[in-house]
Amino acid sequence: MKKARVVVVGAGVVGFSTAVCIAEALPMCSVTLLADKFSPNTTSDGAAGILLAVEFPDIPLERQRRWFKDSFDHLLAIAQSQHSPEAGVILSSGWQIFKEVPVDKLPFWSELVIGFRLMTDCELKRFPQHKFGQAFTTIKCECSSYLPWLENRFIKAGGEVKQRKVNSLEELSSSYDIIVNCSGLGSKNLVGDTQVYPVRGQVLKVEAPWLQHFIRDGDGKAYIYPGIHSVTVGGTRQEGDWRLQVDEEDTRSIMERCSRLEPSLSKAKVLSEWVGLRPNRKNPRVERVLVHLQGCRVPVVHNYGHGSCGVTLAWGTALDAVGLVRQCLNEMLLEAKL
Ligand SMILES: Cc1cc2nc3c(=O)[nH]c(=O)nc-3n(C[C@H](O)[C@H](O)[C@H](O)COP(=O)(O)OP(=O)(O)OC[C@H]3O[C@@H](n4cnc5c(N)ncnc54)[C@H](O)[C@@H]3O)c2cc1C
Ligand SMILES: O=C([O-])CC(=O)C(=O)O
Repeated sequence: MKKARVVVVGAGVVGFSTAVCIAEALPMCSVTLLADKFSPNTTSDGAAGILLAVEFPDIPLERQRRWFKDSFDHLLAIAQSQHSPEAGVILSSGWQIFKEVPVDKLPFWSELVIGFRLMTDCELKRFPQHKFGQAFTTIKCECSSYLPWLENRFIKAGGEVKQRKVNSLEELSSSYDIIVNCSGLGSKNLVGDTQVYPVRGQVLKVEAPWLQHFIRDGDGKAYIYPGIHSVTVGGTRQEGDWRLQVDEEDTRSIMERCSRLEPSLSKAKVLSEWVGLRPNRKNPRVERVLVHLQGCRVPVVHNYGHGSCGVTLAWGTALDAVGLVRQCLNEMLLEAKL
C-alpha cells in the first residue's frame, strides 16, 4: 500500500509536536513539515514556557484536562531523564499569588501539577499586596532548545522539513493527501479565520542566578520565571496589538511590577528583550474538516489558537490531532483512495 502523504504547516511548538506525534504513531504516513519561520524565529521560541493553563469556555473540561495531563506527563518524563538539558525541559517550583481571592481557588490543573497547595499566611507575608496564593511545582519548557530537539526527533522518525511560506491550502492539495494546519496566528490569513487574533507579550531575560523560585501574579502581568541560563521576566497582554518592536515603556513597567514582587531584581543585568504575538482564540481549534480544493475534497486537521497556553497544551492537542488524522485515513481507505 502506498503511504499517505501528510503535510504539517507550522514549525512552532504546536507544529513540531504534532509532526512528531504523527510520524511516530502512524508509520503508514510520510510526513512533511512546512513553515516560513523556524527556531529561533517563532513565537514559541520566546515563550516563558511555563506549564500553566487557562480554562477555555466551550471545550469540555475533561478534554482540557487530558490536553494538560498528556503534555505534563510527556514533558515530566523528559525533565526527569538525561535529555533534560538538551531538550531545555526542567521542573520549576514557586508561587502564583493574587491581590483578590479568586473564584476558582483550585483550578482544574491543580491536581495535575506536583504538590499543589494553598500558601500559608506566613508565606504570604512576603507579598504584602497579595491576599491569596498557590504553591506548586510545574515544568518550564524552553522552546529555543526544545524545538531543535523535537526537529531531530521528527527527522529520526522519517519526517522531512522544508522552509516555505504557504499562501493558500490550494497550493498543497496536489502534493499531499492530508493537510494539518498548525500555523498559529498565521491561520488568520491561511484559512481566513477571523476568530484568531494577536495578544502582544513582551518579556525580558535577566541574569539573576540567585533566584530559584517562580513568582506569578494571577493577573498574568507580572511574572518571574528562573530558567536554565537566565530568568524570564514579564509581561504584557495587549489585545489586538500587532507591534513586534520592543517598547521601552513596557520594559520599564514590567521591571517596576516585577521588582515589587522581588526587589532584588533591580540588581539583575538585562540580557535581552523580546516581543511575541500569542495566537489567541476564544477556544483553540482542534478539529477535522473536509475542504474543497481544486475540485477535490481534501481532509484538513486544524490545531491552532492556543493563546497563552501553546507550550502547556502542545503535546496533548498533538495527540488529539493524531486521532483526527487516523480518522481521515480510515475514511480514505473506505473510499479506496489509498
Ligand atoms: C511573552 C509570551 C510568553 C509566553 N509564555 C508562555 C508560557 O509560559 N507557557 C505557555 O504555554 N505558552 C506561553 N506563551 C504562548 C505560546 O508562545 C504560544 O501559545 C505558542 O508559541 C503557539 O505555538 P504555535 O506553534 O501555535 O505558533 P508559533 O510558534 O507562532 O508557530 C507558528 C508557525 O506557523 C508558521 N506559519 C504561519 N503561517 C504560515 C504560512 N502561511 N506558511 C507557512 N508557515 C506558516 C510560522 O512560520 C511558524 O513556524 C507565551 C507567549 C508570549 C508571547
Ligand atoms: O502568563 C504567564 O505566566 C506566561 C504565559 O503563558 C504568557 O505570558 O503567555
